[in-house]
Amino acid sequence: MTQNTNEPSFRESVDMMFNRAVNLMDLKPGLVEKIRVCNATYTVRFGVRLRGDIKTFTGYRSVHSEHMEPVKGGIRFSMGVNQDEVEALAALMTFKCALVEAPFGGSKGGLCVDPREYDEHEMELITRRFAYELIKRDLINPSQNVPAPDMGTGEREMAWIADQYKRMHTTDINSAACVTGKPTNAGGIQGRTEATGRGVQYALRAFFRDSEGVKKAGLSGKLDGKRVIVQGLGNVGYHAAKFLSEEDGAPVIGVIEYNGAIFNKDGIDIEALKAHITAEGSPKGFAGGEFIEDGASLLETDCDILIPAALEGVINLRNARNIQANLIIEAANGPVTAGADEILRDKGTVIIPDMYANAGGVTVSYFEWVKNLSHIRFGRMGRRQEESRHQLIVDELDRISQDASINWTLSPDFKDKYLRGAGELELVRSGLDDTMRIAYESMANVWHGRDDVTDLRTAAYLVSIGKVAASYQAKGL
Ligand SMILES: NC(=O)c1ccc[n+]([C@@H]2O[C@H](COP(=O)([O-])OP(=O)(O)OC[C@H]3O[C@@H](n4cnc5c(N)ncnc54)[C@H](O)[C@@H]3O)[C@@H](O)[C@H]2O)c1
Repeated sequence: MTQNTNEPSFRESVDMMFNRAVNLMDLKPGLVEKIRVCNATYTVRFGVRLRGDIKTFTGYRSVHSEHMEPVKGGIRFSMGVNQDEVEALAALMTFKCALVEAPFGGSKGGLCVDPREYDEHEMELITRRFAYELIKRDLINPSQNVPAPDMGTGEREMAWIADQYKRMHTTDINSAACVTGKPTNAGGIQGRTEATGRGVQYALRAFFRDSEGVKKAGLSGKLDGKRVIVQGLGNVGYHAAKFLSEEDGAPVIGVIEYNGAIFNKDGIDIEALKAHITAEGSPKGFAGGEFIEDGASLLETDCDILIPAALEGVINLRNARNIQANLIIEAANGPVTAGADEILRDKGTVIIPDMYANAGGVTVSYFEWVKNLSHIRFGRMGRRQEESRHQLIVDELDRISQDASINWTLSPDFKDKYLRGAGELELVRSGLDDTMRIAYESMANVWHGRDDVTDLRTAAYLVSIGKVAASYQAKGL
C-alpha cells in the first residue's frame, strides 16, 4: 500500500533495502544481480461459476530464488494482490528462510479476492480452482513449491489445497507435504496456527535479552511492563498480542483494525476484543476501551513497542516522523517503506525487521513439512529415550525430597506434567525458540560488531544474503 507518489513500490522498497546491504559486501556484481532478481512469476486468470454467472479471478505465484528447493511462501487472498506485491513478498521469503536456516528457496502467491464477499462453499470452489491451476504447473508440489497461509487464508484453505493436490496425484505418498499450515487432523503440526505470533513473542524476548540493543532503542529493563500497540488482530497480530499481554506482562494499550481502533492505557483484554470483533465485524462498541474512528492515527500514539501486523506500507513518508514508539517489530511483511525506514533510522527508532520478526511461521512450516515427509509424529522418534532421561531426573528429585532435612515435597502431578513435556507442541515451541534466539544473535553480532552497520535490517540482510551467496557459490555459480 503506497501512501505517497514519491514513495517507491513495495518491490522497489525491498530492492533498496537489499542494495543498502549489498553495498557493504564484497560480492561479484553478477552474483548480486542473480540473488536480487525474481526468477519467475506466473499469472493466471480463471473463471468460476458463481451465483448463476462466471466470475473471473486473477492470481499469481512468484518464485524468487531456487538456490534451495522446494521454494516456500504463503498464499494471500486480498483485493490488494498484484505482481509487484507477490514478487516483493517472494524476495523476502528467500532472505527469511536463509536467516533462520530453513532449507527453502523463496516464493509467494496471491489471489485478488475479498474472502468476506463469499460464503464458505464459494471460497472452496475458488480456492480449489486456483490450486488446480498451480498444481498442474508444479507450482504446488512437495519437492518443488510448498505454500502456507498468509493474509486472508488459514488452515481451512490449506486443507482444500492439500486435498486438491491429493486428487490430482493419487499415488504420491508425500502429498500432505505439498502445503503447510494444515489442520492438525489433516497432516498439520501442533503450534503452526500460533507460530508467527509466537515467533514475534520469542523475537521480543531475544531482543530484551540484548542489553546493548535495548539501550540503542532508548529503552531500559525488561519486556515486562512495556506498552504495546498492535495493528491487525488477525492470525499474527492476535497471537502476538495475546501472548505478550498474557505471558510477558506487556500491556497491549492499542489495537488497530481496518475499520477503527481501541485504546486503553491500562491494557486491553485481547480475548474479549477478538470475540467482540468476530461477533460484530468491528471494534466499535467494545466496552473495554475507547473507540477511535481513524484507526491508523493510533500508529502515532506514544508507546514502547509498535507491532504492525496487517499489511505493507503502513509506516511511510506521511507518518514516519510522527511515530513515537522506540521499537517497531515488523510482524507484517514490509510495513515500513524504504523512505520511512531512513527517517526512523535517523530518529533512532529501532526496527526488528520482517524477515526475522515473522519467521516463526516458516520455521514451524518446516517442522510440518519434515513431519509429513517422515510419516511419523514430530518427536515420536527418540521419545522413549527422552522419557527415560526425564525419569532419571524425576527419580533423583524424588530421592532428594525424601531427605527429612529438606523441607519441601514434589507436587503430586509434577511427574506426569514433566514427562508429558516431551510432546509435539513442546518440541515445536522449543525448536522455534532456539531458532529465533540463534537468528537474533547472528543479526545482533553484525549490528553491534560492525561500525558501518547501524540497523538490524541491514544486519539481517548481510547475514541472509551471505548465506544465499554461499549456497550459489557451492553450486559453482
Ligand atoms: N499467517 C502467517 O503465518 C504469516 C507468516 C509470516 C508473515 N505474515 C504476514 O503477517 C501479516 C498479517 O498476516 P495474517 O496471516 O495475520 O493475516 P490475517 O488475514 O489473519 O489478518 C490480517 C488482519 O489485519 C486486518 N487489517 C487489514 N487491513 C488493515 C488495515 N488497513 N488496518 C488495520 N488492520 C487491517 C484484518 O482485518 C485482519 O484482522 C501479513 O503481512 C503477512 O504477510 C503472516
